[in-house]
Amino acid sequence: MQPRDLTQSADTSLPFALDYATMRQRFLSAARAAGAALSEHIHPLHGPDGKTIATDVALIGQADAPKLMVMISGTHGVEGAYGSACQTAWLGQKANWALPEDTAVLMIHLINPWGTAWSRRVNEDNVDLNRNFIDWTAKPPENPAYADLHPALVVAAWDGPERIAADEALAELTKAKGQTAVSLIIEAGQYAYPDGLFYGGNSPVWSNRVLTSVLEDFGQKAGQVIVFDLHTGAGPYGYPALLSVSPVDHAGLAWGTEMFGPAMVPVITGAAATTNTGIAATATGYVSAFVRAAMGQARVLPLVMECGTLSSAEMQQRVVDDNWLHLYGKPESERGQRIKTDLAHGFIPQDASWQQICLSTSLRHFDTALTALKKVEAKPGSAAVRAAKVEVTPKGTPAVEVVDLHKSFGQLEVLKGVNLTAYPGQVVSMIGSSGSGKSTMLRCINLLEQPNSGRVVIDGELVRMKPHAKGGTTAADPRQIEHIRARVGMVFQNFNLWPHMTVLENIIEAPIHVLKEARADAVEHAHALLKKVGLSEKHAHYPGQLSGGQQQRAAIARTLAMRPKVMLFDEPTSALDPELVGEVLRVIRQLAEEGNTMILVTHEMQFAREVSHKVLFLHQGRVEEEGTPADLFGQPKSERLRQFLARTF
Ligand SMILES: Nc1ncnc2c1ncn2[C@@H]1O[C@H](COP(=O)(O)OP(=O)(O)OP(=O)(O)O)[C@@H](O)[C@H]1O
Repeated sequence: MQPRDLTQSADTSLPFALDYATMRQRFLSAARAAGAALSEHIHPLHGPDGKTIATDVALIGQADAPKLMVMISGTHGVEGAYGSACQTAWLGQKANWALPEDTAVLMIHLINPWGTAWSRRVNEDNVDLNRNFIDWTAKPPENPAYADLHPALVVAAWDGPERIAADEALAELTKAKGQTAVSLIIEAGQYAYPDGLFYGGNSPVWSNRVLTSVLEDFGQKAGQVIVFDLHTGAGPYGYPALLSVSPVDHAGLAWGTEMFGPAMVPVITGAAATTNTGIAATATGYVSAFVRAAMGQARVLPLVMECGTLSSAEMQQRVVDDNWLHLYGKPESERGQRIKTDLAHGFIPQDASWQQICLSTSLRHFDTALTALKKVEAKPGSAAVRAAKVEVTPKGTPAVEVVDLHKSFGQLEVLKGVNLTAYPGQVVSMIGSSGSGKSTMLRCINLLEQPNSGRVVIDGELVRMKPHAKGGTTAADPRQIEHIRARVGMVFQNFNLWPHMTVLENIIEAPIHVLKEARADAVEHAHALLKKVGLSEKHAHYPGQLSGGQQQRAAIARTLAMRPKVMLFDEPTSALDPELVGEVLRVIRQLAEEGNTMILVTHEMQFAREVSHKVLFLHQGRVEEEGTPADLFGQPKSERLRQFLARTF
């Protein structure tokens, strides 16, 4: 298929409408005909015609269905015509209206309605929504290479000497680095130039907040989720690609491969990652990463449909011109109109065969996904327990059970009868002032400290204790301690890596010597874990050659190498410089999403609130208050907890 003249005016006989009002009207009537439950999120600003704009949400099926397929359109505003047409066409197929009781489809129509209505790739704040879903509790990522490009990309003059100089500077940089490298730098996103390209913003934008609230409303009950984010403008013309974008390997990816085979291309993003798919593997803040985090209770397969149009250099030019128009030009002028049309037709070619192939390929992928989703057997326990995250009472054998634990150091009674239960897949956080006994509690679970009395049960196995000659207790059977320690992984504040061993050697040491794994297997597993924590390239480094954040991620990989039943984290970020905290929290969040059982001692309150199923507030060696994050942080009962939260938040 050859690109047609994309600058001709919109053709109304084509399947994709280009104006916001038509897209919305078609979508709403298809959704009503399909019997969908509709809700709308009105945007605070108007469209160019002065009319209301909104993100519409349509649900077919039950809101609490254990299986959910989600389709999101218009992340990059101007591309919304494609996703909207796909959603409308899917709703128009009567065969889709009757879903099995355990399956639902959620359509999020034009998540960036301002960008769609005003034909801009960005939102009302010049923010690229697909760079805005970063962890805003951490410092935004830096993209220093963008600083060199910015003055050549954002120029007040359309022509004349200033523009010529900027164009020459850009040509020089492109010659020196190559077009691909320049595109990658730009598309990686940046958080420092609000008037620049691929700007990720400085906080969650309106569309981010809407998507968050929609997934809070509809995405918390499902255990099996497939999400399509529908894009155009990257990759080869007329070859709609199916990608799964993620910063880490995860269970959803294997599920996607099972479903689509080689038709689905996984893209693992990271600082130095590359891909030949046309999308930026170095970017952060993708919707795909967010949907997994937002529905951490579920196995989530995030999918991106990417319908290529023009070359990346041509698309870049059209985006640069549109940015100029927005900042310095007159949209109603002839030049302004041409820039707008070029941008719109760059993202939505006015070419019937391009539109048809994008639509039919997408509908086919929706069918494949829905068929696979319907087939999934909800395994008793897995989805149910994990989907429960907070509200359902977990069942089965607890991974950890601590009953009436007492511990003294000399005269100092540090734990005064503490209880804790963590079920498989649960994240339990312990918060409290310094000295309240949190670390001691963890150390007793891992048997690094011998409790004076009480019971510790790991995965149903009672740790046998006997009275110590000097008082207190000691382990009755040292072999049992070794066996239990192998099942309870601990991540320490100060990483505790062996300084004389490389990262890889640190990771394989215990699996080889304690678990008796074959070296080749241990090495293979170690590489997979290093990939998971984003340290593939550091395997041969010594700890002293790594930053604190990297050392802690290596320490997490080392703990995971033992395939622990439960992981204990003892203030894993408190020895880190603030800018390194985020990278470690992201890894821990990922582990939480993957259903690892974890007990976490942390001073990162916002993080504890987000990832935990249960939170314990310790005060002077007792559990003063215990409950869901919503209860503990939202409605603290005890005055001490209220004061503690007031001091720490
Ligand atoms: N090995 C030890 N010998 C003597 N006292 C100890 C020992 N370990 C801990 N303590 C004391 O026990 C009390 C509780 O310490 P712990 O480290 O469990 O508290 P924490 O809640 O984790 O505090 P932080 O948040 O500061 O780490 C403190 O008063 C501490 O000094």
